[in-house]
Amino acid sequence: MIQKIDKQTVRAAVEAAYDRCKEEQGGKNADYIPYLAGVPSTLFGIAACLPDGDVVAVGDTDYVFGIESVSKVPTAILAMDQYGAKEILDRIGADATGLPFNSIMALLLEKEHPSTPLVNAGAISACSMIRPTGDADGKWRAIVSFIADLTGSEVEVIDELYRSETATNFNNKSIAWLLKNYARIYDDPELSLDLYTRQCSLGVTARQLAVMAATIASGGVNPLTRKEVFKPGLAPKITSMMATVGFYEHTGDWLFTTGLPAKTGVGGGIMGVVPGVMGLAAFAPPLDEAGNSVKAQRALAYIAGRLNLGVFGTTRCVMAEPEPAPQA
Ligand SMILES: NC(=O)CC[C@H](N)C(=O)O
Repeated sequence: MIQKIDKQTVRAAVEAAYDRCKEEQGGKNADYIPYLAGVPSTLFGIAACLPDGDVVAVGDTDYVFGIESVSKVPTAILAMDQYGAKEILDRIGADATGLPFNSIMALLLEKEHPSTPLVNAGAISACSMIRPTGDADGKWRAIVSFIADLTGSEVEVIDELYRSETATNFNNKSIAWLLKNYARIYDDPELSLDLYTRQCSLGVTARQLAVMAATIASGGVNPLTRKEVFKPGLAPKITSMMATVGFYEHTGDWLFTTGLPAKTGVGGGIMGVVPGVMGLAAFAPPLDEAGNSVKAQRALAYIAGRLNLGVFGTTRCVMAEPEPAPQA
C-alpha cells in the first residue's frame, strides 16, 4: 500500500514531536569527554529534509554540536565509494556487536573482524582505509569535503571538543593498537585514530544532519545542491548498517519500535534515513546508558510512528507531488 504525505503533514508531525518531548527530563550528558558535559542540556531541535531540499525545522536546529559517532556514517560511505562495498564487508564487516560502541571485548571476541564501521573499532579501521593512505592532510580533506558534500554546507572542527577528546581517548588508543595487533588497520594507527578523533569533533547542526540523511535517502544525490555525492548502490548498504547497529546494544529495541534506520552520537544527535522519502535529525544532549539521546529518540520515534515511516511495514510512505501552481 502507498500512503502519500505532504509537507504540511511532516511539519505538523515535527511540531507535535517537539511539543510532546520538550519536557522529557531523562538521560544525562556524556561526561567521559569533558567538553560534552558542559553543553546546555536543555537544547532540543528536530529537522526533516524533504526531496525538494526544503528543511522543516523546529527548536535548536542551528546550534552547532559535536557530530561524534554520526560521523561514522559518512566515513563508511566514503570508504565504500573508494573501495567498493564488498571490500568493506571483507575487511571491516557489517555485523552488530551487541556491545557498547567502544567495546574492546567485541574486538577480542572477533579478532580478525571489527564487525562494522559504525562502532569505534571499525570506524578507526575505516579511517585508516581512506585514500590517500599515509597522507594525514589528504585523508582529512577527503573526509571533510565528503561530509560538506553530504550536508551541502561547510563543517568545521570544534577545537575545544577536539582537544578534550584527544586528551581523554585512552580507550580508543587501545582499540587502534589492538587493530594493529590483529592486522585490521590499514594505515598508521596513530594517524588513523587522530583522523577518527577529529571527525568526531566536527561541529554540525540538526539541520545539516537532516540534509545528510536526505542525501542518503535519495541514493546519494544531495537534495539541496543536486550534486551526486556517492554511487547510488551504496545507499542501501549504509542504511542496512545503520539499521543493524545504529544504537549499539539498544539497536534491536529501536528498530523494533520504529523501523527507522538511524545513527546516534554522544553529542546528542541522531540522524534517521527514510529511503526514497526524507532525512530526519534530532538533537538533545542527555543520553541513555548506551549513549543515545533520550529526547531525540523519543522525538524521532514519535514522528516515525505518526507518519508510518518504518521500513518493514506493508505501507510505503511517499511524498505527494506538490500541487501545480494555478494557471493565471
Ligand atoms: N558513540 C559515540 O558518539 C562515541 C564517539 C566518541 N568520539 C568516542 O569515540 O567515544
